[in-house]
Amino acid sequence: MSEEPIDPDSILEARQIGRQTAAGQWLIRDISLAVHPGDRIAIVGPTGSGKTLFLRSLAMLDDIQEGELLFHGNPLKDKELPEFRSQVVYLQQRPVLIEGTVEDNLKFALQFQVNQHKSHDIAAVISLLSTFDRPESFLQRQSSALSGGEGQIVALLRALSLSPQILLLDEPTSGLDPGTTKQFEAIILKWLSTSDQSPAFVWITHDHSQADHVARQIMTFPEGTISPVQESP
Ligand SMILES: Nc1ncnc2c1ncn2[C@@H]1O[C@H](COP(=O)(O)OP(=O)(O)OP(=O)(O)O)[C@@H](O)[C@H]1O
Repeated sequence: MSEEPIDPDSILEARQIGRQTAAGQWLIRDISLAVHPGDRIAIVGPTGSGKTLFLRSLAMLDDIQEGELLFHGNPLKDKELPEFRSQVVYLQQRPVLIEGTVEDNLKFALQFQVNQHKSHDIAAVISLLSTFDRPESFLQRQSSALSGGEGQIVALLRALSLSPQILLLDEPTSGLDPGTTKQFEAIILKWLSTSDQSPAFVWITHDHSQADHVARQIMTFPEGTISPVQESP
């Protein structure tokens, strides 16, 4: 276990995380990150350097073989997992939408008990649609009729409808054209500036200019070193 003091201000703290194969080979090791309210962290690094493995560990989607994860300073108990999942939301590269309309998708997660107190936030999410240049009638479009880019944006809005404290993004714009990529970035930046709970994101990207544009800190793999983004003059 790490001898570093626990960061009392972090929402989520990964301490010396290690992941290995079934044969015992280390894929990532000794990677640490503390995510605080308002943090904007980009993860960059070569293909195969372990970025996704680490992000999935942060999301508690996979077991870790070394290290620990703390949520508000404490290890997570099994019974706290539903609350964790509503506060720390992972958006995968190609998310799956449910059958039905865009609005059905936006409301989908809110039906679960752990999220029921969040229902009022749907209005805020719908207002983000304007950033996407779509009229309100877009809410009635069938998910099966959406383009790949539209589907990705709906998946983002669905994630935001949970008002997460932390959004974990795994190369969310890798399949999008430049225009839709800009809209995706604008939605996230607007969400950060309009939310009253100081949310944070951790965003894997291969695009260094995107990292500089959206983030304030850059984590570079495979070492997992963290540096501030230089403010442009
Ligand atoms: N379950 C697993 N068993 C064995 N090896 C794995 C497993 N999962 C991932 N790997 C390997 O671990 C390495 C890191 O994978 P990871 O997907 O985290 O890379 P990445 O940095 O996200 O790459 P990319 O930028 O291409 O998405 C890769 O070599 C991958 O093949």
